Amino acid sequence: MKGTSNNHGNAKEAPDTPTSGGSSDSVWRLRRELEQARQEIAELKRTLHRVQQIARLGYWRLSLKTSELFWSEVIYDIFGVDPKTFVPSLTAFKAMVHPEDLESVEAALIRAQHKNHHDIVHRIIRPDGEVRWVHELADYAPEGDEQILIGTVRDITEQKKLELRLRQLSRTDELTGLFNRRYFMQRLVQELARYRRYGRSTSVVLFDFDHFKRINDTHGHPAGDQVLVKVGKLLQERLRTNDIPARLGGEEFVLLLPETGPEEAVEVAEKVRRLVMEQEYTSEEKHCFKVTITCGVSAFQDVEETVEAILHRADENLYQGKRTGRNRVISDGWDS
Ligand SMILES: Nc1nc2c(ncn2[C@@H]2O[C@H](COP(=O)(O)OP(=O)(O)OP(=O)(O)O)[C@@H](O)[C@H]2O)c(=O)[nH]1
Repeated sequence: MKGTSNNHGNAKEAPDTPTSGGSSDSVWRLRRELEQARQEIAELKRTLHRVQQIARLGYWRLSLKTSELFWSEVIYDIFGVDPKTFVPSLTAFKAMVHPEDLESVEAALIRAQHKNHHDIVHRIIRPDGEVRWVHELADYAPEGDEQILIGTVRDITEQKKLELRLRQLSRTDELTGLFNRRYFMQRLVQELARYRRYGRSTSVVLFDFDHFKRINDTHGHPAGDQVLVKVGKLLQERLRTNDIPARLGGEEFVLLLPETGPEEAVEVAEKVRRLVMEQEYTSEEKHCFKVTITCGVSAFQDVEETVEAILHRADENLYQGKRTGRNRVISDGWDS
């Protein structure tokens, strides 16, 4: 037989060099296949890693029995930790979950054992202090007596920021930055439901500028706009944080005051009326001028209350304030 010499054990021979002969051939073929398989795996790993980087998506494997946690490279990147020094574990992961989201993350992990599925959006705080949003999706996969969760984590921070921005825009009045009519109406409905259930006092202060047409005519429309902007700022700065100031449209504003009875609401309206009156406004020609407002106050009265009725009463009171001289606060029985 030609070429029967067997080079097995020859250290100088390249691993891919074919040798002749039955068993040598198959060994060589096996080696070649093994090498090809290694290359394919390496290629797949590179592709998987690249795809995960592009999608900002990592994968993980958690043993619920031992709390052992495996992270793919991208997760270290998302969490802002160094794979050389950071050791992933359930405890280390939980320490990075935003404290406000920890309870729901823990509940979701417990639920996953019953539902076989884990799906949660939450925030993490990276060691550099940056808050990021992640979406975790996992399946519960029992392996013998091991309880395993295999899942993915996707960085959705940019999407979440956009979502929050859109939500903010959809509820904000463009000129003043206050809440808009739509958001105010939504909150009024919610507060009414809360009032019906828990009987918590809630009031509404509706106000409108006095002779605003004259302000526009005298000082120009931009100066009128500046008044609205300045008053919007005053409301944002000087009201309590859970009060809800909104611009209903034009020069009509409203305050939704949770946990506030009618007498206290009149005090709030008085405070706003004084603040607006004491403020100086400047036209484009640098002329200083003052403005006043008239307020109509109403409060939730009974379980039969409706949003239309409370707004109607506030509007009636405001109208009465205009009729009786402006620059005043009128409420259902507590006038000033
Ligand atoms: N600059 C400015 N003016 C506005 C805006 N929205 C409404 N106005 C003006 O506000 C004025 C409101 O006029 P009226 O409804 O007659 O009320 P008023 O002049 O304030 O008089 P009273 O409410 O009776 O005291 C109109 O001239 C509107 O053009 C706005 O966004 N910017």
